[in-house]
Amino acid sequence: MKKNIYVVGAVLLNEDKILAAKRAEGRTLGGMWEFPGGKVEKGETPQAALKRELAEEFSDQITVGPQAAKTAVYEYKFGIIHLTVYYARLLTRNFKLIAHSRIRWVSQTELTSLEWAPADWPIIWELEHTDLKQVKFYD
Ligand SMILES: Nc1nc2c([nH]c(=O)n2[C@H]2C[C@H](O)[C@@H](COP(=O)(O)OP(=O)(O)OP(=O)(O)O)O2)c(=O)[nH]1
Repeated sequence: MKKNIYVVGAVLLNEDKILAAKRAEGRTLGGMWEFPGGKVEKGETPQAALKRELAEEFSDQITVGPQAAKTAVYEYKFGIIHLTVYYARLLTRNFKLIAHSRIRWVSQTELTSLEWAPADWPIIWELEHTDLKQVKFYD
């Protein structure tokens, strides 16, 4: 049986743009675009996991908002990924990349032109049709 892997990703917003991050070559799914984030650790809330991952990956602090799309489930050779993404805003902008080769702010219409990790596609299609102006942050 393949293992279930629970992953959180940040849909970072800057006005009407979304941040895409390119996984560094040599990593699992190297060269593909994703939402920054990673695996949820035991005993951690998704929000805490997201804040920890952004601090580790970018050296940045974020505010986490509501879930941005339905959880996507995708079976890779190495396991079954359950990917849940949350809207988030950057409180700092250090972008000290360690796990990514580059980042890009993309408009909703540009989203589908990137080569996203396979698990991300249902989320991308949902985000493409979401009114980002309606997204509310409560803290
Ligand atoms: N952060 C993130 N991970 C994603 C996305 N889409 C997707 O398939 N993944 C996969 C890639 C990884 O297998 C896993 C996230 O784990 P991780 O980012 O902590 O990866 P990692 O480098 O620790 O993984 P590994 O190389 O040790 O296997 O989820 C996404 O949009 N964001």
